[in-house]
Amino acid sequence: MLEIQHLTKKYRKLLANDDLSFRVQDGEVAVLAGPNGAGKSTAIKCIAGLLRFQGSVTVCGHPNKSVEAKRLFGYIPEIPAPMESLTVREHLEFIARAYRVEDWQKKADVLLERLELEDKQKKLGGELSKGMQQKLSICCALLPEPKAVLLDEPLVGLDPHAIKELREMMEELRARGCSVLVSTHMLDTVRQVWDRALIMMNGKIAAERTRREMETGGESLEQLFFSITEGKGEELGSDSVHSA
Ligand SMILES: Nc1ncnc2c1ncn2[C@@H]1O[C@H](COP(=O)(O)OP(=O)(O)OP(=O)(O)O)[C@@H](O)[C@H]1O
Repeated sequence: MLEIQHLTKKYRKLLANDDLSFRVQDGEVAVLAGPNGAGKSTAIKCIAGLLRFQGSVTVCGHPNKSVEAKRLFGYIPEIPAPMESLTVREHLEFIARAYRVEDWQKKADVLLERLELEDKQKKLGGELSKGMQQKLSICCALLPEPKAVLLDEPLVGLDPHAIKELREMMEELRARGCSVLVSTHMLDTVRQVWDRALIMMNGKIAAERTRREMETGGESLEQLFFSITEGKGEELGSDSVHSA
C-alpha cells in the first residue's frame, strides 16, 4: 500500500503540493489527473523520494526514503533518462544486480518482447528514440516485480502497441496486489484500468472518487475532470498554483 499523509512541497514561495493525503491500496490503480501545473509530477517525485517535502509517505509501511521502501517500488519518470553508455540489456542487468532479481534473464526477455525492444538490446541508451527510452524505463521499473509502481505521464510518446501493453501490464500489476499510481492527461486511455481517481488542482486534491462511487453517481472521469478544472467543482482556489 502507498500511504501519503499531509504531503506539502514548496519551491521557494510556490506551494506546489498543499497538504495532500490519500492512499493507494494493494491491488488498486489510482489515476492522478489535473491540468498543467496542478502539481502531479511534483507529488510523484516526492512520493518517489526524489524531492524533500513535509509530511509522510510510506510504501508497504516503510518510509519512502528507506532502503526497504526503495526495494518495493518502481518509478517511471516523466522524462526517461537512460545511461548513455550502457546498452538496453546492460540496463536490465544493472537493475537485476542492484535488486537481486532471481531468474532475471527470462523476465527481461519477456518485458523486452512485450515492448518490442528485443531487437534493440545492443543499442546504447544514448542511441534510443524518446519512445524507446520510455519503453526501457518501463522495463527497468517492472523487472524487480515491485509492490508499488509510480508512473508519471507514462503514455506520452508511446506507440499504440506499447500503450496497449502498458495498460495490460497495469491490469496485471493490480491482479498481483500491486499499488499503482499513474499521473496522466490521457483519461481515455486509462478508462478501463483505474479504480480510484484523484483530481488535482492548485496543488491540492480537489476531488477523490472510487470507480464504484462514480458508477453509482453515473459520472464519467472526464465529466468529473471538467467539472473541477472548469470551475464548477469542489473547494477550488482561483490561481493555478497559489503562493504561500
Ligand atoms: N523545479 C522547480 N522549481 C520551481 N517550480 C517548479 C519546479 N518544478 C515544478 N515547479 C512548479 O510547480 C508547479 C507544479 O508543477 P508540476 O510539474 O508538479 O505540475 P504537473 O501537474 O505535473 O504539470 P504538467 O501536467 O504540465 O506536467 C508549477 O507551477 C511549476 O511551475
